[in-house]
Amino acid sequence: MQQYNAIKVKHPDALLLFRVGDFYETFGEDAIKASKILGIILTHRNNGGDKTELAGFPHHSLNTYLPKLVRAGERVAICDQLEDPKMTKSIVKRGVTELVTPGVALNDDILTSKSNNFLGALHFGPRNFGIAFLDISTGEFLTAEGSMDQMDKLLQNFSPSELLISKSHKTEISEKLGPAYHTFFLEDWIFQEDYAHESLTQHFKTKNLKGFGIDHLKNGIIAAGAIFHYLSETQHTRLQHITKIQRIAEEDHIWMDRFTIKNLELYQSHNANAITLVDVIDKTISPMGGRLLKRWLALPLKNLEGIKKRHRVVAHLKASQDQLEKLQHWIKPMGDLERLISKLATGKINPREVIQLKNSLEAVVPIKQLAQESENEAMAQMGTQLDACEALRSKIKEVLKEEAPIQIAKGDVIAEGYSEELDELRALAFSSKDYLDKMSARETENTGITSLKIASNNVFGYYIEVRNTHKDKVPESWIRKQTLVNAERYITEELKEYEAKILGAEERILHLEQQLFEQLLMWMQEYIAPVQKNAYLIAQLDCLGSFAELAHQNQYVCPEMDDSTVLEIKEGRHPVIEKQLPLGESYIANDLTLNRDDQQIIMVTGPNMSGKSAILRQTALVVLLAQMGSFVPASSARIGLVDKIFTRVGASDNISLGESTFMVEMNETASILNNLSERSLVLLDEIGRGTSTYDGISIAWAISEYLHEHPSRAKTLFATHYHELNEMTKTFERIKNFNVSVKELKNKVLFLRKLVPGGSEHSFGIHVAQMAGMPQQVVQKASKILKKLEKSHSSEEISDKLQQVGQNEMQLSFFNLDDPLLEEIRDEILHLDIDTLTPVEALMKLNEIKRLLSKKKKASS
Ligand SMILES: Nc1ncnc2c1ncn2[C@@H]1O[C@H](COP(=O)(O)OP(=O)(O)OP(=O)(O)O)[C@@H](O)[C@H]1O
Repeated sequence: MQQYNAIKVKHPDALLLFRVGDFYETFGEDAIKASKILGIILTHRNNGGDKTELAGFPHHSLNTYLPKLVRAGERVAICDQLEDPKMTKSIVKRGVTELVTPGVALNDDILTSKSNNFLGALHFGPRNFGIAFLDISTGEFLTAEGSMDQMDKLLQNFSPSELLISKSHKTEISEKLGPAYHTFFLEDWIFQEDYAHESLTQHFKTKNLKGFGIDHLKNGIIAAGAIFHYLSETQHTRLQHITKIQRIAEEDHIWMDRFTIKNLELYQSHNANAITLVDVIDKTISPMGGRLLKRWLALPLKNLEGIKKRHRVVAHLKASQDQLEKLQHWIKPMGDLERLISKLATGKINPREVIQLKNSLEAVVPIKQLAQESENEAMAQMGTQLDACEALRSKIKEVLKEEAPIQIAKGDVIAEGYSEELDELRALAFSSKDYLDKMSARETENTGITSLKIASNNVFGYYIEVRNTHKDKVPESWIRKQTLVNAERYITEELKEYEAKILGAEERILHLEQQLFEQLLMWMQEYIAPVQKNAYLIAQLDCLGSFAELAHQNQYVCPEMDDSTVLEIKEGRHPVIEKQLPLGESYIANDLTLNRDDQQIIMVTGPNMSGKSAILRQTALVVLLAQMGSFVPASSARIGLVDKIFTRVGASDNISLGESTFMVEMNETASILNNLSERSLVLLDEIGRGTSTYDGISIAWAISEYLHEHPSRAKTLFATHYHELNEMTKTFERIKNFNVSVKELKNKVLFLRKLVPGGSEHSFGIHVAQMAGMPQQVVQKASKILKKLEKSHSSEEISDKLQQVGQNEMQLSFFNLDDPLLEEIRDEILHLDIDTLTPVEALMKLNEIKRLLSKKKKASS
């Protein structure tokens, strides 16, 4: 326990797995946690009078239990026995050999093949923030700098499994980010430029970081440095596969903030079982392709040529199905090239995986040929860049046996003919059967013992076994070793000598195989960079093939891209909803046009459940798919490059952050209005519904007016239940009304789901309540109240008022102006001539207004 305590003190934040003989044990608090997470039994033991909790599992089950602990967010320190217990008389030396944390994992059981596992670090700079992400299992290392909003968005995109932050920002970060990430706090001194710069240049063996284009990102470098520090703290020092650090060039990609990523349900949905966009569009067949597709979705392009280049490859592959099939045929069995090569770098690769790496590289040969011969220029270029790593493959073939086992200790790893010494030793070991057969025949003849058997076991080594019936025939020179019920076992001088020779050979074989395997791994290190490049090229081909497959299966078309600001979608569909409709129902496609000239803002009205949100989202998804390089679910689409997509959904629940839902809604909308650009696409879904009707209408109206008047003239879709907003089109020329049509039958509403010009009259909310099984009593009462309300407050009245305000542009709380006193005050102020007013006169005026107000107050009380 003394030894345990001394080690535990060094790793207070980690759950310590302490190797004791054949078990990994946990003690105290760790044991309580481990037993809960792993469902293993918690016991106690008396430790010098103190009761200590204890829970453990057999060492060979580490691969089963470790992932469970890490997935539960634990950092796990593995403490092993560092010497053979047989060789020491005192207590066995022990030490932590690896610290596995959620963000630093290489174990296949912890990782998900089609997702990256990023470790993130966030640095709070004096003016802005720096961020870095590393996936140690693939070697990808990225950094960026910017505002908290940008950091927030990147965190949402890369969703790191663990986030490093300096201790002094502990409270700040939980306020800013909420409980969404596993955070780990490092000492403040680690976040320093000099230290970071030195760690990075030392690792990359460069003088500075200019070559990576990140030299000017001081805060980003500090964050990256913190990641390197953490790696050494967690005993991860073999990092040759981290060959570069890349800047996340945000200006090259569509800007989507985290609300948009969430609202569009790109990779996550608020409902864990719901299908997301990535579930529908991901047809990749390799792990690295799957990971790249997610990256492309997070960072859609803004560069016209880049987008068109991807579209051209997709069109080519879609048109030549046989090429696509061949490509898929070769990529499929490839395995995870990127993670295999990382395992080589970190020293975790096993013989079977080296063979797998070789086989994967063999598949590069036909892919290279196919791509090179392609008529598509981009594909041909990728083909030229692919490196079939001829020398590497033939070396592996020469050194390893094709059926090499996973564990080197099992032997039979190195191929015959590679090492003369090994071949000789093997000959000796394998000839043993022959030799023993001969010896057995000879002894039978000499002694006349017919049931004589020569064999070996782990405890007694080689022996001759004689059944009791022949016991009296045993020569005197034989030495008895073991007595069984029906037989005796003996050893002879000759057998003893033979045993020494054989055992020596077997030990030597094992040692030699290990040595040769390690030499091979050393030799292979040079190929890390070329294999990584191959992995990236294959991932790209896989993604583009996936787009072609998607387009083929779902009738997607190639969008026409240009640098106009027009958006014209014909018969557009929602890629996810169309896949989820009940059998027999088909998705109703819709046309939609937005531009900056005459149709900048569309007010989409329509009853509940009619499909307003679907239209909004499908528009964003079509743009997003197009700009990530995919074809789109429509019959045709013309898309002028979009640089920002904003979506806001009214009164979305955000209770977990402890903010009022309406406050969140307003916050989110404010950030849109402050970041508009000419190429922005804005989708507002029932903004304003989180407050009283009058407040809501007023806010929705003011927001729409702002968008209309803003010089950016950002294209906007506004779904709303406030029919009053339909009046806006009279005053604002670029606002147009559309509604999602329904057909009213006797007692039923039929959803036609067609977007047609014009406003709509009713919401049919009560109808939806009825569909939902609300008691008849409630439905009838609601209908009565609705009729009354409609009589007393016609929506025209409200919109008339709104328009007046639009012209007057004086105050916001115009509804209170029904009060004659307030009207009087307003007129007084309007008639003031401030240019000629003296300060004393102004004060007197103010006093007069005050007097009027207090008179009113008295009267009302
Ligand atoms: N074009 C369409 N074709 C077929 N089904 C559709 C279509 N659009 C929407 N739907 C179906 O109707 C459901 C409701 O659509 P949606 O959420 O867009 O309605 P909404 O008008 O925004 O409703 P609410 O006003 O109540 O929020 C969707 O979940 C989908 O199943």
